[in-house]
Amino acid sequence: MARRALGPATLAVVQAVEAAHEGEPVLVACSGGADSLALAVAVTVLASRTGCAARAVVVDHGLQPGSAEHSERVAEQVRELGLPAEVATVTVTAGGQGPEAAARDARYDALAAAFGAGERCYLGHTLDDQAETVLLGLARGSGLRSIAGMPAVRDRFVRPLLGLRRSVTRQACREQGVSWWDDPHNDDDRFARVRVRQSVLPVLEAELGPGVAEGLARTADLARYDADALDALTPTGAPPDCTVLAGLAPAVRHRVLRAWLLAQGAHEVNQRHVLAVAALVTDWHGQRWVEVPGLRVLRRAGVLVVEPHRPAVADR
Ligand SMILES: Nc1ncnc2c1ncn2[C@@H]1O[C@H](COP(=O)(O)OP(=O)(O)OP(=O)(O)O)[C@@H](O)[C@H]1O
Repeated sequence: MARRALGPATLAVVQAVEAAHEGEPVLVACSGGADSLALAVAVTVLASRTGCAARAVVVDHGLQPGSAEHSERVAEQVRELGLPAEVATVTVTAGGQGPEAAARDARYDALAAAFGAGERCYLGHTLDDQAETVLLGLARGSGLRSIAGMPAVRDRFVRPLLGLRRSVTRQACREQGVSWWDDPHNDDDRFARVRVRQSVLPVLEAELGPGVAEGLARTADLARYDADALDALTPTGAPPDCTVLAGLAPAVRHRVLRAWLLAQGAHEVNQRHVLAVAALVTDWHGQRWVEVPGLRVLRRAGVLVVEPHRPAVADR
């Protein structure tokens, strides 16, 4: 497609992509939404300016009728922008997790399987996605790591647009005459994220003034620094001795207990489980046991021990 002159929003997206690029070949993960299409536009500009190799992949989760045709249309749209594009079809198998999480896992597996030599995969998450993630993590009460949101780089995955508002990617698409697809899930208010996007964040911005989303995104960065530091301070393989555990700072004790519970075979450990087990250490008054999925945790002679635990059918 003959490229239009770059308007201010497109330029902002191009600058963000150029700042993230380290000279590597780029694989754009494109859903057909405004964010990843604006990303694809910016990567074509990057490729023409630097000569780096670039291509795109569209993942077909196969969850809706017509998803194959939809994915092929998105791939064709990306080709028209000037990037080679292919569709990767995945089979989503829901395990113990919900369908959204299963689709996300299958998508990241497919993207990782698509990597060519030296490639990094660029994802279109924006500052708005980050702000929503922080609010959801805060409300869940699941600790610093969930407030820490998404890192800009993890392994070979890169999120160049984390510093840009979603309104900028939409404006960039308009500037370039690119029409995007709005995933109906993004308007389905049965999802907490959609309610945060449509109701909570706009109210916060109206009541607290501009800069709320940016503040939430900055909170994610600061929380991530702290969470990384605390993880690094956490001893591994610490004994479940209650005197030793009681001597640790709570933030470190909780991390030790979480890692220990997982090593003992717990199926899932959330902060409520960790706090209940921590009470066996710091608030001991002869409790019988604490149940964590797959385990019972007991305190015996000042030491934590586990027993395998499958709830009776009536308890499930
Ligand atoms: N089906 C898919 N195929 C390829 N990449 C995807 C797909 N779904 C999501 N992604 C990648 O993950 C990012 C975030 O996903 P999310 O579900 O928040 O996006 P979206 O709202 O569907 O689309 P967009 O972020 O492009 O507006 C996307 O920007 C894109 O890079």
